[in-house]
Amino acid sequence: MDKMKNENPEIASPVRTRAIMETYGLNFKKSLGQNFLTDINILHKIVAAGDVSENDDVIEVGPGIGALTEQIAKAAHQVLALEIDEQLIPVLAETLGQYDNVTVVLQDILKADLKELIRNNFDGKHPIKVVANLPYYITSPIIMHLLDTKIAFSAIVVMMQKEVANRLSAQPGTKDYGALTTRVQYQMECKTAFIVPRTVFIPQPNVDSAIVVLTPLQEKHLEPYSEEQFFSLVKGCFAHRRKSLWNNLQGIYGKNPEVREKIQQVLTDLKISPQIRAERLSVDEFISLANKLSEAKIIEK
Ligand SMILES: C[S@@+](CC[C@H](N)C(=O)[O-])C[C@H]1O[C@@H](n2cnc3c(N)ncnc32)[C@H](O)[C@@H]1O
Repeated sequence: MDKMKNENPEIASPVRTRAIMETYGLNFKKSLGQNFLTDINILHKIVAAGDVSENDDVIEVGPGIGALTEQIAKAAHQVLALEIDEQLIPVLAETLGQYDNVTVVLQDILKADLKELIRNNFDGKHPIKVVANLPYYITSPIIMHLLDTKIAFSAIVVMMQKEVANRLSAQPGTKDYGALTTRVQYQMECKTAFIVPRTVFIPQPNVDSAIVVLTPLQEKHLEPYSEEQFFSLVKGCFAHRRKSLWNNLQGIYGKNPEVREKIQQVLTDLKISPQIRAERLSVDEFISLANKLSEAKIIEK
């Protein structure tokens, strides 16, 4: 039975969002980050920010009741939407029933084998993009999960809390630049496209949001000998943000005089002052530092 026949065909509006939830007897689940977008103009802007066209296959994380999915479906070739909340599956079957290019799967994104899902749902002939209004409580883990797959996404267009967006797109030497920035910018170019006010969501969150667009690197970075060691060096160097690089390095590698001397030599060779803070180092400088520390056998190759 079509419970929502004769309604506004666009899912996104405050009235329709409430009506859909009421019809199905559902509450917005705070624990799953369910803040649904209700502004059609913002949805159009998200799809435009991703330059989504009929040439693209798109993965959406967390379709909710399908407001963003609908706009992606109108623009893209195929859409695969992963939703963790099983109560939303019958809702999506109805709200998106008219779009034959959409597949919804009940799936926790953090446990998803994306390569397998892509093989089973896409034809392999179209570039793949990720477009999503992310659940705030797991924004960073989701981005890490996407990057860890090493799938060559042609764009990742994601909405997140404005403060996290600032960290992702920060430049070296700024207060927002940190381990997360370095980790993400190591793999992708990162730009904040636009800010989204909290007023366009139901229920309204306590923070404003921003759309971040990640695209493949224009220029490749240096290659770390070991990604794991590079990431853990970065993490260690930002462990105490207000301390100098030198102090943080001692925190990681200890105060053994021989080791200290070797680290000092590595920093001199790289023309990096030990007194600066880690936030001044570019991604390539961190990679050089990790590689030199490895050559000096401070970290294992
Ligand atoms: C911020 S809402 C976005 C809903 C919809 N896309 C919109 O823009 O209105 C986040 C969605 O992600 C879903 N979600 C939360 N955790 C998830 C996970 N681990 N895997 C997949 N979906 C998840 C929530 O149930 C919710 O539908």
